[in-house]
Amino acid sequence: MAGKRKLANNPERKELRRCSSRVQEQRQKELDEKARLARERLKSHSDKNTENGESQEKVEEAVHVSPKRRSPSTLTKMQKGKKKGDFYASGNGVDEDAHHKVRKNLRFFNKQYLLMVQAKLSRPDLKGITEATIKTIFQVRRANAVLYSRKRIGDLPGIDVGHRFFSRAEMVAVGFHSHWLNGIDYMGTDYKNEYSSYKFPLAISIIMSGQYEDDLDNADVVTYTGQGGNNLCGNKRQIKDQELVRGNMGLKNCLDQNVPVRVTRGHECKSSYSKKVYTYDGLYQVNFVYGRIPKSTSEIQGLVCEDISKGLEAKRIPATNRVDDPPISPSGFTYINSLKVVPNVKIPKSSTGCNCRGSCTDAKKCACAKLNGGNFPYVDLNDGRLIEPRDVVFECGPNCGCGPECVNRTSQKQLRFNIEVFRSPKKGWAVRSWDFIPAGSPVCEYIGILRRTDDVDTIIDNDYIFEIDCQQTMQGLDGRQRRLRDVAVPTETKVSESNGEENAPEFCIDAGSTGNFARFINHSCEPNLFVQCVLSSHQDIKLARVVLFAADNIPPLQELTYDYGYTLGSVHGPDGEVKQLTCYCGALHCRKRLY
Ligand SMILES: C[S@@+](CC[C@H](N)C(=O)[O-])C[C@H]1O[C@@H](n2cnc3c(N)ncnc32)[C@H](O)[C@@H]1O
Repeated sequence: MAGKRKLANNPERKELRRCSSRVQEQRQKELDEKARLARERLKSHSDKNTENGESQEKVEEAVHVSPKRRSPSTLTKMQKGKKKGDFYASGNGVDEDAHHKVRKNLRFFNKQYLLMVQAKLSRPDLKGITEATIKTIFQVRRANAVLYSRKRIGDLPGIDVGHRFFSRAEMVAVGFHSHWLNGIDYMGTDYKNEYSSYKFPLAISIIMSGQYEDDLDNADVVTYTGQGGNNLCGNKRQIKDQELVRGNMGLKNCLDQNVPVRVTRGHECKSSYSKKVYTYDGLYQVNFVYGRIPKSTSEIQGLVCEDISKGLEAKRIPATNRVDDPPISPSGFTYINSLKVVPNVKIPKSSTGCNCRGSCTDAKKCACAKLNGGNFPYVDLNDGRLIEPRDVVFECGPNCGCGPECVNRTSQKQLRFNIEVFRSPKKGWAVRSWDFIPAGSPVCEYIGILRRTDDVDTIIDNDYIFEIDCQQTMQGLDGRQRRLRDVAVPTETKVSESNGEENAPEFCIDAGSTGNFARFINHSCEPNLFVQCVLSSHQDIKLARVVLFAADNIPPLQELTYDYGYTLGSVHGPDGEVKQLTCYCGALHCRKRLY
């Protein structure tokens, strides 16, 4: 991995209320109407039962789920032999190892999913994506890679209230909700041994898709229409009676026995990215832990600069400061959005490209795909996602026949996320996104002045120098782990044979006085971005572009970080003494020092 040899604070969560008052009024009217319909339905249902004097059999079940956390005593009383702790994970931020496992599990799923999409589809359409998703779920199950394969009641360790899933498939992969389509997930009698004192089936998780006519989502109370009888292919309206069996019975049993159910809401994320994400709201504690995304600059709190890029990026990049008094804004640098090269660095001539037209799709014919080991490193999904980190990615370049929209130019496209530079209490400036970033998406290239490393050796205090050490990664030098090994680097690619000192990075990117927003991205020992070397116009690995990609699905407002990769003890002061810098990333396995 490339890194800053010389040279996360927890995401800030805020309370939200999402809509403006006018929108809220309108929304409230709709909710009231839904509530009225649900009440009528409940009333007619209970009238019917009273009239007939029979137990509930064929009903359209609308279930009130109260999300208030019940008192421990009630729980203990209700659940003979079960302690209250049995149903709840140890709480936000406590079970960090479990968070780690969840992240690892989702990384595995995402990689399998992207590989599956690539194997199945050259131009993904909805049908193909659905097929790929289902196949990936089977694959993950077959590999016994579902993290919580045994169903459980209540919270799952490592998945906090407010957790955002990018898709339902992710929920299945981690074992949070084991049905890919059904809104209710429940336990059958095969779980009797674990929960012996209960009447089965028992629901464990519901998903509010927001698509059904009687579902009512009032933030602190939700009314959930049971499953079955909907016109699934059409307008989702109720066309048949539902039956009080399986999931519906499971939900009723939970309410009767006071057993918690996980509640997840499907949200359309109203960003330029507009995709559906799923937010786990918890049953007994609905708290909106994700921040409210400002609609205009006037809504941004602590705004100190409307756009640090001064119009150079496709989207404005505001800077905020709610730490200093009086608030300062980022200064002392000039924003640029493409590399500047000093005269004593010579960029090699552009290499010959592929002969494709439009977007490269046929890996057997595309010369650039061949450089990548016979396949494309990206999948044409969500504007291009990198399947996994590689030693080096060969993108299409100036001499290729394909157009600017080609998927194999993913990292060259303009900024696609709404980025904010914000002041953090201990690390100076930091960066986050207002949009959800899917794993494998490019976030930005590290931009600055391309220099010879020898020329910056004399600069003592420059925190913004990034050494291009792709070669070190490829050769596994300095204890670095090699990445994807099955890609033979083509002979045209310049990789020096030598080891050791003489193989130290020859070039670096200096963003001290001029650069893009990447210069504000801080280090974390457990980062959500990774560094990827990319070659697009030539094949000299020592002069590769340095691009930061999302390692995970990154929820809005989580600080963006990568691992600077310093070797401890490698930084010396002017007196020759080893310099140290304390790390404030806040990760469980933090190395405590940057260098
Ligand atoms: C490339 S700059 C990042 C942006 C910087 N925070 C700023 O205000 O411009 C690198 C410097 O940020 C600070 N920094 C980055 N990550 C840090 C961390 N995890 N803990 C402490 N300081 C950090 C250190 O001062 C480091 O030298």
